[in-house]
Amino acid sequence: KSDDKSCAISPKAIVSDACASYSTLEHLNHDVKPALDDLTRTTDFFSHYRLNLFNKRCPFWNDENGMCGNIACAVETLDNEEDIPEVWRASELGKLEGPRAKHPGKSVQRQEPKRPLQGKLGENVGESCVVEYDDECDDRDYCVPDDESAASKGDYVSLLRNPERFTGYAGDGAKQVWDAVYRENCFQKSSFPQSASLGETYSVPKGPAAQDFRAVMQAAGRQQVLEQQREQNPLVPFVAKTGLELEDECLEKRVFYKVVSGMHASISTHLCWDFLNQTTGQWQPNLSCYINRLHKFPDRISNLYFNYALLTRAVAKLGPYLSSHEEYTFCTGDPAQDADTRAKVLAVTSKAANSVPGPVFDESLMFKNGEGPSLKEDFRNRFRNVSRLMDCVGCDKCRLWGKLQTAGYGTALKVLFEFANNDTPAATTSTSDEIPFKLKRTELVALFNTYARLSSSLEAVQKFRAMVEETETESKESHEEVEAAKKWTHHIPDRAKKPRHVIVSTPVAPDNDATTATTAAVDETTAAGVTPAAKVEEKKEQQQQQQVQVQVKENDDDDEFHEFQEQPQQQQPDTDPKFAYKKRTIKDDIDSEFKAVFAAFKLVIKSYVRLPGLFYEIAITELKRFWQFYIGLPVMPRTWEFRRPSFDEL
Ligand SMILES: Cc1cc2nc3c(=O)[nH]c(=O)nc-3n(C[C@H](O)[C@H](O)[C@H](O)COP(=O)(O)OP(=O)(O)OC[C@H]3O[C@@H](n4cnc5c(N)ncnc54)[C@H](O)[C@@H]3O)c2cc1C
Repeated sequence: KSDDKSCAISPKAIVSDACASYSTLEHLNHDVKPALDDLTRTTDFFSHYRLNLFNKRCPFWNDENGMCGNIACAVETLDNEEDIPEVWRASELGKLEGPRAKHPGKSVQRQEPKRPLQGKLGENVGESCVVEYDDECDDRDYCVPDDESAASKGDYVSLLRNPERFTGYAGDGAKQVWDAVYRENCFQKSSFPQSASLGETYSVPKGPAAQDFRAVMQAAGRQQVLEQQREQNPLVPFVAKTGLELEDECLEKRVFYKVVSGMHASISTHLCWDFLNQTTGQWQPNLSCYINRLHKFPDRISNLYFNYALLTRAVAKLGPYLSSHEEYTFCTGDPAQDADTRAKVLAVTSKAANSVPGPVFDESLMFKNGEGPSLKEDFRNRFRNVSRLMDCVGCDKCRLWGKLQTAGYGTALKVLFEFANNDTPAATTSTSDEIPFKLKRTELVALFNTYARLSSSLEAVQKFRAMVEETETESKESHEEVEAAKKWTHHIPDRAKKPRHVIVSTPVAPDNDATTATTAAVDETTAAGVTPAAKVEEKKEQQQQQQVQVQVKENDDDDEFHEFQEQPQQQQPDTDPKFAYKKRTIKDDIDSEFKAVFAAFKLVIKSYVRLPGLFYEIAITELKRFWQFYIGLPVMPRTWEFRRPSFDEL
């Protein structure tokens, strides 16, 4: 369980394993985002993606139960999908929208070289920017080529028409995929010989579960220590460690985990930000979704920022390669679009490279030990498995973005770890051999769109954080108001504690003059041992009490209760300064006592009569609140509370 303090992100803290602070990355994002949005939203090249979405089977298990049509994965927010309009059901929300075009076969390519897709994506789409013929891949790839096993080369889809957002895909199907993704993080210990020499003994072999449990406990311990340190010094970075780290963790393993957890965090951010309220049919941010999936887990947010740093570095590194006409052509059949796309790409790469001084991620620290190549291979194979797992996602739209993003991270890792770390086009050769540096169109589209996803996640997280702060301030204020109201409600006016029968030493003549009345009042309070100043304070308090009581929306019974409390005092001439001259008789006492008993009797009877209605109202309110909580809406505050009357006042 994380408390409020663990939710705080210290802007100056360095994002773990990156080389920049949260605020630096936010600043950078502020600079890059407009150019990135422009690139991914206004160019045909970057707004269409080719992938094999429908002809691949999940290679790891029978995924029939994970499909969106299945009730277990479709329904997260409602017991019965029949209760919501068809267009808002998970099965519908997960479907792809907009035009689709099949990859053209060889004969169509020959017959229609200028319009290989024959206008299927829309008349205005520059097909020479979208179609890609070269789809071979090499063993430096971190993700599987999309036509690895299938005969079909896939479909072209519009990313703009299929935004990543809430689809309702959840349940066992989704959980199984995420579990399998995180299981890929169990690297062989032999992959990390340098880690093994850190002093860890392996005489007792431990199963993965035991290791994970130990890791979680240790991470929790470290987290606690850092939290304590942060209380003294807010600049101590908040923990970006994960629950699955082993004691002998190494940078590479941490990076692997961060990449998948950061991708998961980004998906969660988008589905919470672009959330469908299935009661009203409105798309809107869902704050409690964000709080429960991200805000309570700063490590997930940290991993999101880490991914942003990693992709920024990869995109910045690509600038020289993409600026060169010899190296890369975006739209083969359309020089004007080609130039426009290149200009927009370079706007992004140059901002990513120059918006902040120094690199935000240092890839040169990775895969440097003696076992480098085998470690890298293990890393690459595991990442390929993550990318294969995306075929097990049982919702088309989620699968589209899952595949695109794993391909995007795969491309980033390839750019960072497979190509020379030298920012000149001439250096665009592989580090390990002399194979020329070449990126496929799908890789580039995936990379820049994944970067754009992270960019909008960062922005959404900032907005969500501001919303959390606002609600925290509001709830703090309303808590203070309620506390104040309670204080005033339970505060018994001194008048009730004071003797009822004020002994007035000198009878004062009846006079309606205010001054005389005030004098009498002063006399009364003095006689009761209360100073005039205290009396004024008391009056003020009573006024404030009345105001606060109005604010906390007291119900009729309360009013009656106060009426009951105040009646005898108002009507007792001996406590009213105007009647202070009058001597009380036994009859006065009997009258006032009788009135008090009668008022109490009336209150009790009325309360009994109102009881069923009151229970009904409370039940309705609670049902409403539960419903709001269940479907993920902000829960309205309670309008009722238990309050014991102050019997002293009776
Ligand atoms: C590849 C993929 C893409 C998806 N795309 C979409 C989409 O576009 N729209 C949509 O509405 N739904 C999408 N989903 C479903 C969505 O991610 C959730 O699985 C679903 O909303 C159910 O959420 P949950 O609260 O059960 O937890 P999940 O998000 O399913 O998480 C499962 C478990 O993983 C752990 N976990 C959660 N987040 C992190 C993290 N960042 N780092 C480490 N551990 C974490 C937690 O222990 C959690 O209980 C997608 C699922 C997958 C597998």
